[in-house]
Amino acid sequence: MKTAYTADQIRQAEQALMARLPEGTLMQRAASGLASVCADLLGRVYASRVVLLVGSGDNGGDALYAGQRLARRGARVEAVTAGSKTHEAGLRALLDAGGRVLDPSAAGAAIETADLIIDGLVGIGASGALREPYAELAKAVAAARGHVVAVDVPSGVDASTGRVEGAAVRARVTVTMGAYKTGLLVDPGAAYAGRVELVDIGLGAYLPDPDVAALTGADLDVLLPRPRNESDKYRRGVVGVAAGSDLFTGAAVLAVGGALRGGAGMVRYAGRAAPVAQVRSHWPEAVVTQLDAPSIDRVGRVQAWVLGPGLGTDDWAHELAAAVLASDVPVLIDADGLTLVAKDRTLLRRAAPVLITPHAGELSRLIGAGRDAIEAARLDHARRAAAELGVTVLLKGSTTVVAEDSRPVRVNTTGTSWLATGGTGDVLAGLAGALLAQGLSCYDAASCAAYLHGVAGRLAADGAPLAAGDVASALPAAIRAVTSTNS
Ligand SMILES: NC(=O)C1=CN([C@@H]2O[C@H](COP(=O)(O)OP(=O)(O)OC[C@H]3O[C@@H](n4cnc5c(N)ncnc54)[C@H](O)[C@@H]3O)[C@@H](O)[C@H]2O)[C@@H](O)CC1
Ligand SMILES: Nc1ncnc2c1ncn2[C@@H]1O[C@H](COP(=O)(O)OP(=O)(O)O)[C@@H](O)[C@H]1O
Ligand SMILES: [K+]
Repeated sequence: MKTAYTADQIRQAEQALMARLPEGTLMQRAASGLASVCADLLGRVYASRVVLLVGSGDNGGDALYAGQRLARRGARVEAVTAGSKTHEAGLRALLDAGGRVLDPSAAGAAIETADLIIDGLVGIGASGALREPYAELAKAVAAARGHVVAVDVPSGVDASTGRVEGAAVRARVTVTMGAYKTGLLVDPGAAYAGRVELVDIGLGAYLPDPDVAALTGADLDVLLPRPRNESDKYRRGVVGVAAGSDLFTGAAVLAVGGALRGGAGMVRYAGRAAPVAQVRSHWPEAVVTQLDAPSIDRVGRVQAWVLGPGLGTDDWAHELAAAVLASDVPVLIDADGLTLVAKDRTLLRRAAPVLITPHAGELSRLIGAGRDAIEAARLDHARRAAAELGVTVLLKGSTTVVAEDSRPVRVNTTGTSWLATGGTGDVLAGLAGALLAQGLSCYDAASCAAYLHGVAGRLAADGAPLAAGDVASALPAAIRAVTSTNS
């Protein structure tokens, strides 16, 4: 599990650790790790041109001491001091090692042509949008031809949330000190951070419970259910899919496709005539019930339901949603199911668990917040929705996040923007529903599904456009990639 923390959490841990160490120790650890990543990027340090963007705080101090180390190895290091003050000892160290301070008027040209730029403008001490001259420098970095390395967090990215207001440095690599910051894992911040390298400065024992966590392949290997010798199709879990309508037959086909690849013992599909015909012809594996009335009485027992993709929002759909939600098993609500719930909150009054899987637009209807506000602060809104609605929330988008009251938000780091195409959400809903039916909690089912869906998206795209059906087809390969034993 990758864990990440807010700026306040990091600061408190740093203070506790610093109290036990000689002054300056942490900054030297940080600078040493930073210089070593920079040296690797440069390949040959000697005679390379390095520009340091130095703010007034300790983030600038890290950059100066890393500059000192590179200068000692023969790099030509120039510092742009942007703050009202500069870390004194760090600046002296740089100058003693042969580095120099650049006239601000020469900064733009130097940034453009340097082999490497180190962004030490602000780190966890930043507040609000970058002020001048920082903002101008961050913009100038966009023209850089060399490697851009951010110290701790890219300046302009809020370390605690990933929010970007105004100019921000777009880094190729972010070298982060002690622990991941939440803003490095959540878009838009994650997109600015590039590859994130963690430098161990000894903070581990001082860190509190994390703010957010990201599953790794090893976590999936532990969490994903496997069939055992005594398994049969019923014991492996049966998932019900209530999706599709005369207008949207494809959503039913894709949701059933995701469910069939998600490891349940059986998929039961229930719907109207048109989607029934499509599901039958695409998936002979599914057990299909054509519904003459909006009731699930004839469907047979399931351990979890997927409700909503392409279902429509008419009275019939509302009645079917009410019937599914009146069951005593976990229900995943997606797409039209969410529209129905937004109109009629009483549908959510149930004892068994609920997992909702909205994108920002669907969530905006549920909690009355603007779509843009949700995109800009995904964590806050997902947390708020989980608390207000009393459900588990998987908020889709460029960074998918899973929130449940009193748990760290799980952020998914495996996706690809190729997934931004119609129907991939239906596959995700089917997959997550299959994991629920196998007994995973909403929190684990949602985060495992997001992880596998992202990996499958990458495998299916491989640098080119994908269709949603390809994602379902790539799910077995995604599962194989994270599971060590496949008996
Ligand atoms: N505290 C520690 O023990 C360690 C800190 N380290 C480094 O120190 C950093 C934190 O240092 P600081 O607490 O000094 O804070 P920062 O260096 O992140 O920034 C604080 C300075 O930036 C200015 N500032 C804040 N917001 C601004 C904005 N929007 N526009 C322009 N200027 C702004 C403030 O006036 C202040 O002078 C970490 O990110 C990390 O890089 C590392 O050396 C590891 C050890
Ligand atoms: N920019 C992006 N980067 C990564 N994944 C994305 C991006 N945009 C969308 N996705 C993913 O693609 C899927 C789209 O689902 P959804 O919005 O429900 O579409 P649909 O209803 O057409 O299936 C989600 O899993 C979402 O997280
Ligand atoms: K920085």
